[in-house]
Amino acid sequence: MAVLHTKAVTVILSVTVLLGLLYLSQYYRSAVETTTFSQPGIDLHLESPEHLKYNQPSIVHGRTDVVTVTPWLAPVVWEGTFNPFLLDSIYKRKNITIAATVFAVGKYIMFLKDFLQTSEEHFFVGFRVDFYVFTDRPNEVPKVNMAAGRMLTVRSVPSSNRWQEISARRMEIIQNLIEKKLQNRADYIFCLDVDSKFHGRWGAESLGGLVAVIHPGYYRDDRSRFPYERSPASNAYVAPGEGDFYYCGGAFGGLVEEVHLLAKTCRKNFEDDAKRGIEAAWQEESHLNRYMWINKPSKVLSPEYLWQDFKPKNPEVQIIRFSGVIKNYANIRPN
Ligand SMILES: CC(=O)N[C@H]1[C@@H](OP(=O)(O)OP(=O)(O)OC[C@H]2O[C@@H](n3ccc(=O)[nH]c3=O)[C@H](O)[C@@H]2O)O[C@H](CO)[C@H](O)[C@@H]1O
Ligand SMILES: [Mn+2]
Repeated sequence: MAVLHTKAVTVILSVTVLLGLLYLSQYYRSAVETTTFSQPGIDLHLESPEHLKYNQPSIVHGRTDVVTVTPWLAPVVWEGTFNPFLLDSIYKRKNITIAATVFAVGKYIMFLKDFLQTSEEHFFVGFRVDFYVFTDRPNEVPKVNMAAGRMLTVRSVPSSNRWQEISARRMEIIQNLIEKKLQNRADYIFCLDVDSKFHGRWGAESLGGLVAVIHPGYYRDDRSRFPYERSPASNAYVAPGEGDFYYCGGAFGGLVEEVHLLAKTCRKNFEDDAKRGIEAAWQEESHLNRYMWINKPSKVLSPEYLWQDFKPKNPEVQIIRFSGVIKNYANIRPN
């Protein structure tokens, strides 16, 4: 009887200890997960300096030629919908750091100088900005004078003989950058194509949880014409009659935490496809579009934020802020 009793006590004790350990490990894991990203809630509280003078806002006058809110009530950022001075005044107080990634692999290194130089003039001027340049030609990274508070880090990445691979691998590298370097070092991140230049302000109005840019090539089209991945076998599949907008692979961003989840998910889906011999129509852009359809962006940037130089300006586009340069694909791509 006493032996049985001792055994029962031992079993109960062991189970309790085990459950305790399990609880502690879960607690520790969630504690690690929730403390890895800096300034939680940074995006929610918008504190303005007292006595700031600016134009009175209106809810009856404003732009009528474009839609400025999505059906899930995310703002669509167009010129004339925001006050840059007010936004800067609010966001300057937050002491935020914005990271930006740009890839310049192989001959694409030739675009880096203009990209960086124009970013000094237009991209988050007056804010702390950390650029991360990924290249296989670190010696050819141009010297660009950067304002105080802005820095550039160069990281080596392998080349590839397929441009599709270079473009798509960005998700994996962005995921790793966030995990190994950016947690607690940056609040927001933008991931940008290098074959582009800034021509106008790109600032605090673009900040948000998950930020997508509407592709300039399709925004007036019916969604049946969007170049989504149309094969149900791919993880990037979007069925006809589904999807919201067609977003750019060449510019996206948001809170570091949100972009981490996006990059991790797109990378996994891309790699799962690859294992089955599938490559989505527009590589990581297709996976990004699928992701953004399910995980709605909390801020949507109009095509002002990624135009294409070869495209004539449409009347609703009052300013071009960032635009892809005209390039000769045969000359610069490895395949
Ligand atoms: C404006 C826009 O949304 N562009 C997207 C579009 O075509 P794009 O024609 O704009 O793609 P792209 O040739 O510019 O390649 C995307 C980016 O990958 C990098 N790169 C590419 C090739 C190379 O040899 N070296 C190199 O560094 C570079 O940063 C470049 O900007 O579709 C691609 C899908 O694959 C990407 O989603 C692009 O972001
Ligand atoms: Mn591009």
